[in-house]
Amino acid sequence: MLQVNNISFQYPKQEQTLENISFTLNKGEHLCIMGESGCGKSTLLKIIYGLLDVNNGTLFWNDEQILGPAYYLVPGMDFFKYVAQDFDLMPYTSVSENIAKFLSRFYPEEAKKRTEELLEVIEMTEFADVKVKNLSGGQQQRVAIARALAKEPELLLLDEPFSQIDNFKKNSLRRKLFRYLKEQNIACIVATHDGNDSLSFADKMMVIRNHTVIADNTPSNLYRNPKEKYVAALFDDVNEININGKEQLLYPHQLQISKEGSLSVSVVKAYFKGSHWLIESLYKNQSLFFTNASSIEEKKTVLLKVQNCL
Ligand SMILES: Nc1ncnc2c1ncn2[C@@H]1O[C@H](COP(=O)(O)OP(=O)(O)OP(=O)(O)O)[C@@H](O)[C@H]1O
Repeated sequence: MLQVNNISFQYPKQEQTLENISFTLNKGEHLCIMGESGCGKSTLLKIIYGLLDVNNGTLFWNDEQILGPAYYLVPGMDFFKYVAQDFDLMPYTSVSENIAKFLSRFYPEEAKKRTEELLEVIEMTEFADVKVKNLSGGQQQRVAIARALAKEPELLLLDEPFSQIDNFKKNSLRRKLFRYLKEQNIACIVATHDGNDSLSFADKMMVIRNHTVIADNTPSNLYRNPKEKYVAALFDDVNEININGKEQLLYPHQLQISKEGSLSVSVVKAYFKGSHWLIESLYKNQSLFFTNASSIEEKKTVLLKVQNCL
């Protein structure tokens, strides 16, 4: 189990980056860390991996304390793997060799089988013999993930793991990778901007703002009951409107056209989203977004009703 106890961290000559962060993570559990750019997600991953020394607090993996470069000549915990935003691959060797580098040379048959299994997880079997320098950014990102998995870490730390991967591949890769981690009981912490990384796959989610954790729950609870706009906005567009004197956070699909609606809005623009249209409208000089099955002409006035359909 990972235990993070009240840690604080500050880069030299910078303002506080992280303050009083505490959480636990069990074996095989999957946590998403979310928050705006610069809030400290990558810094937290680096601290957990042992690349930075905290100013206060302690971290443990089971009974072993996680310590940084002030204590270890070669920082980084052996039983963790960390995939940073720069992938640090060997450009002039093949995809297979990059993955197999961390596997034992004494058992070549096993290493070959394991490399093939991981190539399958990242959907790169046909690129096995291609030199890494000839791969796209997204392909290199996938190789970096496979390489981190080669030696079956107990905890995998992923920093924006799908940032360079196109939507077409992203969804199937997410499903394969997170299923594999669950099957192997490998704990995982993902730093991400993308609500889709957490909603369908994470057991827990932690939101960082202004150096500290402002929300910590399951992704579905945070989605259904966001305490502030910052949290809801990690998942989708969100409207903040005053209805009957009460401020409410509503996702666009919670507002629907209805003759009995009490919110009279004027349509500004319709955006095609494939399965539906996202309609931008004006309500008392405030932008309101709602969804509709079809497009609506600009300047048309319609009535909206709040649907409790989360
Ligand atoms: N090596 C460093 N030296 C000094 N300040 C740093 C260093 N690395 C990061 N910072 C600062 O610490 C803060 C947190 O950075 P960090 O990279 O952890 O954020 P992040 O949430 O991961 O951002 P992003 O989502 O853009 O990757 C930022 O203000 C950043 O400028």
